Parts: sequence; C-alpha cells; structure tokens
Amino acid sequence: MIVEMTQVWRRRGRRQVLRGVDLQVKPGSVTGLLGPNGAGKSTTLRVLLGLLPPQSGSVRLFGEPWTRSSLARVGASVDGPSFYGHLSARRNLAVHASLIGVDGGAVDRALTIAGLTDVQHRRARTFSTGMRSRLATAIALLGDPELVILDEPQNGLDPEGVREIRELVRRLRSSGKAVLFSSHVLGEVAAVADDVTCIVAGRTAYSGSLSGFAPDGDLEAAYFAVTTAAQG
Ligand SMILES: Nc1ncnc2c1ncn2[C@@H]1O[C@H](COP(=O)(O)OP(=O)(O)OP(=O)(O)O)[C@@H](O)[C@H]1O
Repeated sequence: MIVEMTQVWRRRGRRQVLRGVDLQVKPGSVTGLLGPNGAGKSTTLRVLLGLLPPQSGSVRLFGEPWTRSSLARVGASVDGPSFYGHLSARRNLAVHASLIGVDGGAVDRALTIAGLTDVQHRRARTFSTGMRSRLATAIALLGDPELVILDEPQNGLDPEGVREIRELVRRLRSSGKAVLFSSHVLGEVAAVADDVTCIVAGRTAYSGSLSGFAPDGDLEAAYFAVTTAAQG
C-alpha cells in the first residue's frame, strides 16, 4: 500500500474532528476522498502530510510507518495555488526545482504532464483558475513523486478546467503515480477514481472500490445512502 491510515483521531481546537479515519491508497491507483463539508477530508490530508500529527491511530506511507523523509516521495497541492505572479510558469517551476534540488529536465516533465508547455512563458498572474490549479500540480510533480495529493482540485473551475484536471489525473495514473484527491464533484470522482473513501463526521463510512461503493454506477445515490446511514 502507498497509504494506510488506520483509526486516526485528531482534534482541531476543541473539536474532535477525526474520530476513526481509515484510508488506503494502492500503487498506481486513483482514490477519491468524499464527504460533506467539515467531515474532515482536509484534516485527513494534513495528517498524511505531517502538518498535523495524529493523536492516535497509525499512518503508514509506502509500506512503512510515517516519517518526514518519506514525504520526499509525495507531491501535494493542499493550500491552493501558491506561486510568483510576475514570473512565468517555467520560471516558477525553475525556482521550486532549485529549492528542492532537481534539474531542468524535471521542469520540462512537470510542464508536459500538467499540460502547460504551450503557456510556459506566460506570467502566472495572467493564468485562469484552471491553469493556476495545473501550475500548482506541476509544482507538486517536480520531485517525481510516487503519490500525488490534491485537495479539491476541481474547486472553482469551469467545465473546461474540470476536464483538464480529469485528463491530468488520468495522465498521472498512466505514468504510474498514485493519486489521492478530495472532491465534492461526484461526477468527476466517478470518472477517474478506482477507489473511494467517504468520511462522515470524522469517521470513515466507506473505503474500497468505486464499483463496491456504487455497484449500479449511481455515485450520487450511493453517496447519500452512505452519508445518511453514517449520520444515522
Ligand atoms: N484551523 C482550524 N482550527 C479549528 N478548527 C478547524 C480548523 N480547520 C478546520 N477546522 C474544523 O475542522 C472540521 C473539519 O474541517 P476539514 O477542513 O478537515 O473538513 P473538510 O471535509 O475538508 O471540509 P470541506 O469539504 O468544507 O473542505 C470543521 O468543523 C472545521 O471547522
């Protein structure tokens, strides 16, 4: 397993936000993280990235107990796009590449996989929301990570942007990477995910294959059935 979280608990302020999160990500697969607003999806991703230590439970990455050094094999975009608006996409990537010590070849590979080669010389501040989202993902890809984590990548995108993210996620999978992304866009989860984890009120209500979650292909009906039952 690339990710194996078992019975993770975590408070934020006085609230017990996570109260039993189980999450698995298999090699080379795409996992969609679902759940209502405030269910704990972002908190779960933050625990995985070591931004918030778990109070209890176990977090394993790449088959071993979590360590900070294992994050070298993870690329993440969890806090929205962050880059220098006055620099081109290419220069932004070059700055990040030198920070993490990878060569110019990594910049070209990240531009290609994020679908930004044609606009690489444009200043980032002129980018649409969709292009910004792909630039953030390109930055996450620089270190050639085995696991890519995206927090609500479709957020605020128009239909074309949503389609570009779908194609990007598929390219990531075809290049052998595992992808974990949170989303409220059920149609996109249905279109790209192999597996689904659904968190409701801080607990995992379902974790397994997409086809097991929605055997008849109706992800919306399955989502409401699982979230209603878990809120019980
Ligand atoms: N910095 C913080 N301090 C205190 N509480 C927080 C903080 N961040 C989030 N929370 C609370 O933790 C709970 C879970 O938030 P989280 O962002 O993990 O949920 P989410 O499933 O990602 O939600 P959404 O779908 O709205 O993004 C919410 O009740 C939220 O108010």
